[in-house]
Amino acid sequence: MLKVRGRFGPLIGSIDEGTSSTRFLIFSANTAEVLTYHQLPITHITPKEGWVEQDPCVILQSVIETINVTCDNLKKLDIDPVDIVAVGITNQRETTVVWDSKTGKPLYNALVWLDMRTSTTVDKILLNGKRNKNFLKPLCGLPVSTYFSAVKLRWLMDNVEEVQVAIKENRCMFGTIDTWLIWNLTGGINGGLHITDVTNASRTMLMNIDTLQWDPQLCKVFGIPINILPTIKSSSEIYGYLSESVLCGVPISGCLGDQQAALVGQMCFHQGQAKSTYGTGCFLLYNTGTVIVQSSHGLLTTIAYQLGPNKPAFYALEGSVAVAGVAMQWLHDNLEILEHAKDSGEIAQGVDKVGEVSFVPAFSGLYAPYWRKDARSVICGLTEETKPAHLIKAALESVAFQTRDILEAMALDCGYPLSKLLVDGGMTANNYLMQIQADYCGIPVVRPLMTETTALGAAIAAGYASGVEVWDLENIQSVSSDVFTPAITENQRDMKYARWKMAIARSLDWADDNEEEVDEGLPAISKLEDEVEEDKSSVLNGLPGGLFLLTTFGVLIIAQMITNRYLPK
Ligand SMILES: Nc1ncnc2c1ncn2[C@@H]1O[C@H](COP(=O)(O)OP(=O)(O)O)[C@@H](O)[C@H]1O
Ligand SMILES: O=P(O)(O)OC[C@H](O)CO
Repeated sequence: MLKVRGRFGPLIGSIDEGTSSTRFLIFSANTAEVLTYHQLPITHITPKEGWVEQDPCVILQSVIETINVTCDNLKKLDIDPVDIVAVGITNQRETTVVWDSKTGKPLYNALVWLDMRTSTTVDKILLNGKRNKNFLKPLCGLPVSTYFSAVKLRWLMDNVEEVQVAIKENRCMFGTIDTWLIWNLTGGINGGLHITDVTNASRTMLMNIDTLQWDPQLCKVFGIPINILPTIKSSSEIYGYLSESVLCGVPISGCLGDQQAALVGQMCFHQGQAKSTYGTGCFLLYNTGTVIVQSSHGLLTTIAYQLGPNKPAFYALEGSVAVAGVAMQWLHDNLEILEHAKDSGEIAQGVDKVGEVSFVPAFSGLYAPYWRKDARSVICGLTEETKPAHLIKAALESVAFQTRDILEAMALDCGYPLSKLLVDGGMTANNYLMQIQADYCGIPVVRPLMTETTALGAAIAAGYASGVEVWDLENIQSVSSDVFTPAITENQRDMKYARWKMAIARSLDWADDNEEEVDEGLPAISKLEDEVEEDKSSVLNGLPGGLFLLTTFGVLIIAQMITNRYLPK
């Protein structure tokens, strides 16, 4: 075990690369408090409607800069950065990067998880509706959607000549943001590690959630060469050592997708515990222990964490909401009716009842539990009394209602409702949102005083692998919290939720997929349709259509039985 250093004990650094910003935070292992941090915003590049990109080099530079500035801040506090014994990484998931292993240069901008350009790729994989969108769920836990990395990678292979050539010449590397960062921070073209962790890998659609390995069957469906994929590691082990920034030589020993990191940071180590993180999007994860539970109500099955190479993987059911904080950004950037996101609560609180609207922010279609890429945003109930403040209020309400949608699905899958909701993330600073969340869901909302739980989760994983004794998981204590309790009647709650459901119904069937732009660029490397046709002879898909569906339903029913059998009532 590491001996206690300095007055704060060993320190752990945590890189938190979110969709909206990059942060580097320093935690004291003794107290789990944040000693200092630095944050830089990350720009979204939107070349076309529905396209969302980021520059991987900007992301990397922001990480290095936040590390360097944070270490300078530490020195100003009279703390020696030499006390940093380990670094953890947590990141926006699914966002897809391809780069050249010889030059280290990205072959294209990162395709951000919110990006919708792969709509036609999804249609091709689903044979224009002939396949059920859940046909790969038994293998990877995910529906076929624009959200996940495999379709984004497929689009890059079909449309970017540099990617095609690099694959042919065996110098193309694929990774999610964790992989891109670790490869660069551990040496890049001079021997950087090409790795990912199980939680990030479980968001690609290419990893088998049972074996925790890349699945040849899944790779075949998407036509993805397995040799461009990183090696899958656990979420907590010494992967390698930093060769960049002022922290050269410090081990990187923790890595988790940001939503899974928040689950760890909220200390949800037991089956039946759940948390919801409100950042750019909003993600509710429910720990199902070491049991794989397949949802029958639109939730994902994902890896929650694996805290060591020889430790068991824990699983989670996840409800993913694409638009949460990004709606605030839209009100600010596009409509120019909200100066600062932090003002939204106060504005909503003071709004007149007359002129109220419902707003479904389906900018990227709707994710869980609907999975409708044809949905688009709607504002319902506009009158001449409606003012900008009504829309700001409705945007906050949409986050609370989308979370209720997830809780409803979760209760159906698990057989019982959650008794409280643990929350974290940038948006939870908004007391108004937290109160309406409690009101609209009818359960207490519990917000830790230290809301940097995502970064804390990565720090816990890193400290655990580096032998920081005080972060032995058995000893870890939950942090103190604020609690928001429901303050409206059940009748009021149900009436409001019924309105929301009416608005949801109006948002569906809007984008006509046939009218969507066909992918531009170069012809496909290989014809996906042929591969999928050929694929029908495989173990998973070699059944006649009806039998295939029956098999899928059979698996779901068995999963439901397992759920009922193993999850606590
Ligand atoms: N007080 C607030 N009220 C409403 N939204 C907020 C507030 N503070 C931050 N946000 C929103 O939360 C998001 C940032 O949260 P954060 O957890 O840092 O996101 P990410 O991890 O996705 O980068 C932004 O979209 C911002 O608009
Ligand atoms: O940037 P966040 O915190 O909204 O997280 C993004 C998710 O990881 C996308 O799956």
